[in-house]
Amino acid sequence: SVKAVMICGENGKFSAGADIKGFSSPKRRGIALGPIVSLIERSEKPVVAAIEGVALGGGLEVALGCHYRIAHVKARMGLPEVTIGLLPGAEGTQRLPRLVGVPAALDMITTGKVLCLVIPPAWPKTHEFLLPMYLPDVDALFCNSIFLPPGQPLGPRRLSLKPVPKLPNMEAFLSEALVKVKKQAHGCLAPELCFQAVKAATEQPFADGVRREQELFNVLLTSGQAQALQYAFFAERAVQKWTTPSGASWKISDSVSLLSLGLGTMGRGIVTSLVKAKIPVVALEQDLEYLNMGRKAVMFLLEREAMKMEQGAQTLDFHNPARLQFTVDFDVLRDVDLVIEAVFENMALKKEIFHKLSRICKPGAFLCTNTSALNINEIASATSRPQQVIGTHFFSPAHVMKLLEIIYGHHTSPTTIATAMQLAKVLKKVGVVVGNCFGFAGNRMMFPYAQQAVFLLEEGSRPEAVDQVIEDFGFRIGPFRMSDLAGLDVGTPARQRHGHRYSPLPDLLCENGRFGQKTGKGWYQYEKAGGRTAKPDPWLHSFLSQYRDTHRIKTRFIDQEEILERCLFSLINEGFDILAEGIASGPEHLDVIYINGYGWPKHRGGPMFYASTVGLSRILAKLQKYSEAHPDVPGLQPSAFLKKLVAMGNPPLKEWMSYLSRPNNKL
Ligand SMILES: CCCCCCCC/C=C\C=C\CC(=O)SCCNC(=O)CCNC(=O)[C@H](O)C(C)(C)COP(=O)(O)OP(=O)(O)OC[C@H]1O[C@@H](n2cnc3c(N)ncnc32)[C@H](O)[C@@H]1OP(=O)(O)O
Repeated sequence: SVKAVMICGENGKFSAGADIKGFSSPKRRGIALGPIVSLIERSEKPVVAAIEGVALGGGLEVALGCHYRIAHVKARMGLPEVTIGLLPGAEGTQRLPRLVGVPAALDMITTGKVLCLVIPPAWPKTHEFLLPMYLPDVDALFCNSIFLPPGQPLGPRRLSLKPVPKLPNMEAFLSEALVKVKKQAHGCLAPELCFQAVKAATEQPFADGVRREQELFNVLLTSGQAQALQYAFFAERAVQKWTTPSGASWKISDSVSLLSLGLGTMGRGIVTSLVKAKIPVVALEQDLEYLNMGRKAVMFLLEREAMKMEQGAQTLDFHNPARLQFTVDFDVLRDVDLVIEAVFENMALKKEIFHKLSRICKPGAFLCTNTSALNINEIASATSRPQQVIGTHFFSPAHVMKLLEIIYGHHTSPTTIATAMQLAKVLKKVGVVVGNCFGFAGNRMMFPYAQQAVFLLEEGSRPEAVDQVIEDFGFRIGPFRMSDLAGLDVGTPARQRHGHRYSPLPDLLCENGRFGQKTGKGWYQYEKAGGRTAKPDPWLHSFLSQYRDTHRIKTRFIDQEEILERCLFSLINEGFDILAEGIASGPEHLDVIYINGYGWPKHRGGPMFYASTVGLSRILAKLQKYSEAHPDVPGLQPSAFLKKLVAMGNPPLKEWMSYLSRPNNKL
């Protein structure tokens, strides 16, 4: 008597797919979703997927097995398996190309992008996938009347029986697509295997394509990359839940007003991200000329952001003074709830400003400083409310980069920390709370890495060799290309002395007018000042040879292994010190910082996760070897905490913090 079956989700969501935690569970072994999807598709009774909220991964694959799909206008659909190191292994790589064509399917499956419905006015209301409707109206009656005209055979509704739509130039299209996929993957395996699975759909009958999909899925399921990406997925969510022992909280509501002080590069990005998050913001500058320059730049950024968004300009509403206001009048400070200061990295200037803020702002207002290294306690000491002062380290470009490093000082209150965490959340950033020290967590780990990169040049390597090794590892950009991009005159940590080995190379390059991309020359040469295409520079190579001769440094060949280990292991080593000092609450925090702020390849899980996969004993042995060869480089001397963990038998990462004798945070 059943006429039709409808599959829907609960609580406004169709399905987020498989339980990612369950992939490694022994209980899951042998359970496959593909045959169930096939079974649904073979049903003699029509099956309708009623999609609301999200339909992701295995959830969407179930929908693809149904004979009809209807979706709420606000539904979001995607096959994000690639982002957790997998491919859609429930026949999705074979059904989706049959439904939406190869180019669209490849794009969805190899990037994992989640699509919102875009309904072109000209599309017929009953088009596959794109039927806007109000879900509570979906009932048996609706299914019967809309989808099931009497006598309609189900055969044509079964995607597995459809051919993959042909392209006139399929072969050429696929080879171009593969080049693009590989270029964007930066060494991550899943996008390429996703590609191979979709390619199989274009070459083989459905059943053979499914077998190929399974083979490729099994390769990924057991890969270290999938484990790293799944670790990163949960680590990102866990660090954002970090709370102070008191569990304080604070809400940023629509009525809260924020002020951003300083409209340089960072201030412009910060204002843009506040407007994007629809938080009312006042942008304050010290003088009219800077204000006008800043306003122009912010408006340009916002116009660009709005163009990227559907109905962007109307939604952002940035011409509305209630949403965004520019001023040089410090009196506006009296009414704001939270200030983000983003002036130059200069302690005297910051202290002067914080003294002023403390005098003018209302007693409850929170004072945030955007700094990448300066001492939060010292800045707070210029105010009469150090408990409301906190560091908010944005990453450039601030309206794009996902990380917000949140730094508490001696006196910062739990409510202030909770407020900064809430700020990160409304800005759709990943907020990670760390303690106060020079460079905080992220930059402090970067110092030894950058230092090693320069020392390697002194000893015989070249910028392009070092960059290549780091980029092959999966970073988007190596240390020298990065230095040229940022400018050699911008805070290069390798120049600290403290009686230890020090390389003057970056300074010498600056003395030669080589500031990086902006001057068309740095560690590389560029086509022009401001150019972006880095080319190895013979001038630099002969400069390095002369430098080695002058300082009687014997040039030697440095292999890829040494380059990688000295750069990365010194960074990881610093991470262990940071954990031991209670600057970060756990290794996951450092990993999330590195993935979201420093371009660490996500498929390697972050530096501390990577260390756990390499093996702590190996890292220790290598650091011992390199520090014996370079006793004047403190960054290579193994951290006491690393030694302790090795002595304890190399425990798993989630147990590391239990081996610390002191509390793991300073609150
Ligand atoms: C009818 C379907 C049957 C499926 C049967 C499966 C049998 C196995 C066979 C097939 C295998 C299929 C492959 C897959 O499906 S792989 C999974 C693909 N899905 C995803 O990758 C989705 C990942 N999740 C997200 O993108 C987001 O979490 C989202 C669902 C969009 C929700 O975002 P948001 O609202 O911002 O909330 P959070 O991200 O903070 O998530 C809230 C909590 O939910 C946890 N979560 C989310 N998704 C999963 C998941 N797929 N598995 C396990 N846990 C998940 C997340 O960790 C948060 O948890 P907590 O609050 O504890 O931090």
